[in-house]
Parts: sequence; C-alpha cells; structure tokens
Amino acid sequence: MTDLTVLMSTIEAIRPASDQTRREATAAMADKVKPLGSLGLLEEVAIRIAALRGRVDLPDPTPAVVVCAADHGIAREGVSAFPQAVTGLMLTAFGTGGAAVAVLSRAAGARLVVADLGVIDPPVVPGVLDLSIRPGTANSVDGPAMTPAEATAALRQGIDLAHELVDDGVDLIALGEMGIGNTTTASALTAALLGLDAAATCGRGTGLDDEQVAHKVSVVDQVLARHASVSDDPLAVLAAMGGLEVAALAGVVLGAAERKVPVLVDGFITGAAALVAARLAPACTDAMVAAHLSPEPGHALQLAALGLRPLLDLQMRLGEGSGAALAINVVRSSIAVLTEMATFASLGLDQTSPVT
Ligand SMILES: O=C(O)c1ccc[n+]([C@@H]2O[C@H](COP(=O)([O-])O)[C@@H](O)[C@H]2O)c1
Ligand SMILES: Cc1cc2nc[nH]c2cc1C
Repeated sequence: MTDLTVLMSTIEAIRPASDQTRREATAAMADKVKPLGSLGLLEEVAIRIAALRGRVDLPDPTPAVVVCAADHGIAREGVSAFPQAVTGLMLTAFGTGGAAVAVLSRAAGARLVVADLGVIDPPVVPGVLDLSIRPGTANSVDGPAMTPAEATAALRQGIDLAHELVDDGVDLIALGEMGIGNTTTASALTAALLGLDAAATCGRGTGLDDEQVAHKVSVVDQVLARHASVSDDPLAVLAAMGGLEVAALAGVVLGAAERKVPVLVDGFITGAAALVAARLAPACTDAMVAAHLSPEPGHALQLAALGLRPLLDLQMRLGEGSGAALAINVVRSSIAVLTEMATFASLGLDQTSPVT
C-alpha cells in the first residue's frame, strides 16, 4: 500500500469513543465510596479511556513512551538558545538511558521507543530506530519544509509504529519529541491551524530572552506569510511548516486512535502533532489525554482547541515526552480507581444519605 493509502484508510477507520461505555463507566464511578466527583480529573480520565476502549473492566495498562526526533531548517534563523547539533547528541542520551525521559520512563515502568525521523548526522546508537525520511527539513521561511510526499511518509512511519506497538500488547502510548528549533515549527503550525497571531504562539523554547522571543515572532510571521495560501489543508500546512517528527507523532496519534489506544500528549510540540491529527481525523481527540501544561503560551490554546484538560501543571518545559511519561502513573492510578475501588453498595451504605 502507498503511504497515502495507509494514511487515508487509517483516517477512515477512526471511530468516536462509545457513548454507551461512557455512561456505564460514569455510573460505575458514581457508585464508588467517595463523594461524587471528588477524585476530579482522575475520574474523567478513567471514564474517557473506558469509553475509548469500549470496556469498563480495564486491565492495568502496558505503556510505551515514543520519542520522535528530527532537525529543523528553521533553526538557521537563530530561534533556539541551543545549537542544532544538540538534537543528535540527545539521541545518544536517549539510547544510553541518561536522558530525563529515559529516567522517567523507567520510573513509570514504560518501554522507551526512540525513532530518528530526520536528524542531521545522527550518531550510531543501538536501539534507536532509523525511520529517517530526510536529514532535517528545509527552512520554512524560504519555502516548504518538506514535500507532501515526505510529510505523508513520516505520518505513515508513525502509523506503522503505533500499530506495531499495539500488536505487541501496548495499550497506552506517551508521546515525546526532540528537535532543536521545533518550538518555532510548533508555533507556526499552531498559529496557522488555529488562525492565531505568531505573538500568541511563540514562547521561550529552550530559554530565549525577550528580545530573542521578539525575533522568533518575526520569523514565524514570515513563515505564516510565505505559506498563507495553504492554511485550510492540514497536510499541506504540515508539509509547508514541518517537522518530520511532528508528522510522525501525528501518525502515532492516528494509528493509536484507529486501534482505540489512548495517547498521552506531552507539551507544545506533541500538542502541535495532536492538532494536525485532529484536523485530519476529528474523532481522534477521543484517544487523547493531555499529560501536563507547558508554560509555552501556545500550549493552553492547543489544549482548549482540542477540548482537553491537562492532568499536571509542574512548569515542565523540557519536552522529550517527560510530562507524558510522568503522567503514565496518573493514568494507571485512574484505571485502578475505576476497577478496584469498593462501591457504596458493596459496603452496605446508601450513597444518597450522608452517614451520620
Ligand atoms: O514540550 C514543550 O512544551 C517544550 C517547550 C520548550 C522546549 N522543548 C524542547 O526543546 C527543544 C526545542 O526548543 P527550541 O528552543 O530549540 O525550539 C525540543 O527538543 C523540545 O523537546 C519542549
Ligand atoms: C540539553 C537539551 C535537552 C533537551 N531535551 C529536549 N529538548 C532539549 C533541548 C536541550 C538543549
């Protein structure tokens, strides 16, 4: 099958979560020995996952953290506090287990899957999947970051990866990314897809000062002006602005949603991938859980557009999937609440009258 055929058949196959199971899970949660709604978002997450999976008796999840890495031509505009070579260096840190996301994945009992979608001069690191489409995108200030065929190929890599993980027993996927310059790419994508000004979506990334953020806004303004004609078509916007890892992560979302497996969206860059996926297949938002809130100003705007509420707000702005890895145990706990908590009835209590 061609990349486009796989993409289209995946989009076609994505169905909304089950309303019937949502009602059953909501009723089951209401019976638990606690005041109604007192476990807050923990209740909502378990109910949403039950509705997605089509069953209330959820097993303890088998999680995987998927980190997609790639380089960005836009980094040449001086929009990051760090040099582009850091993208490749971090591949080694992922592969050797010393990166934050490797530590947090271990703490969550999750398998870590790292994929190179287009790192320039990637180091040879055992365990890192070579899914490279091209060595970095082109600079989207000057022209399209990639061709529609390259964007589709990256999406397909993500879809295939999600399918392989699910076939292997994974039923919870945390999204992560690495790519110097990718907050600028995510700012452009978010502004284009949500019809926002660059100033609303640009933040400090890896640590820009106010003057550097102003420069970043002017660069994103140039990208938006250069590609103004494509703003109605999500695949064309993705190809025009990048990036390769964003495309692959959008594919992971689509592939997971097709198989009714929840994805934990991490920060601002995975949020941009989630937006792309939602534009391609609106029902895939039922598979998304927002792990945390990044201080990048565009992140809250993305989550509002997706109708998602973040589980955590720890002022984390690392990326890599660090927030998503951390939220795995929150999701695991929410499922345990739904499946293991006692009910009022089982304790011989009447939940409608307070115990005196
Ligand atoms: O996840 C976030 O919200 C986030 C916010 C700021 C920075 N990052 C990470 O930092 C890198 C991009 O930052 P920058 O400044 O180079 O665009 C990239 O590797 C991301 O993983 C990630
Ligand atoms: C060191 C470093 C680690 C990262 N992890 C994700 N983005 C990153 C950016 C830098 C600079």
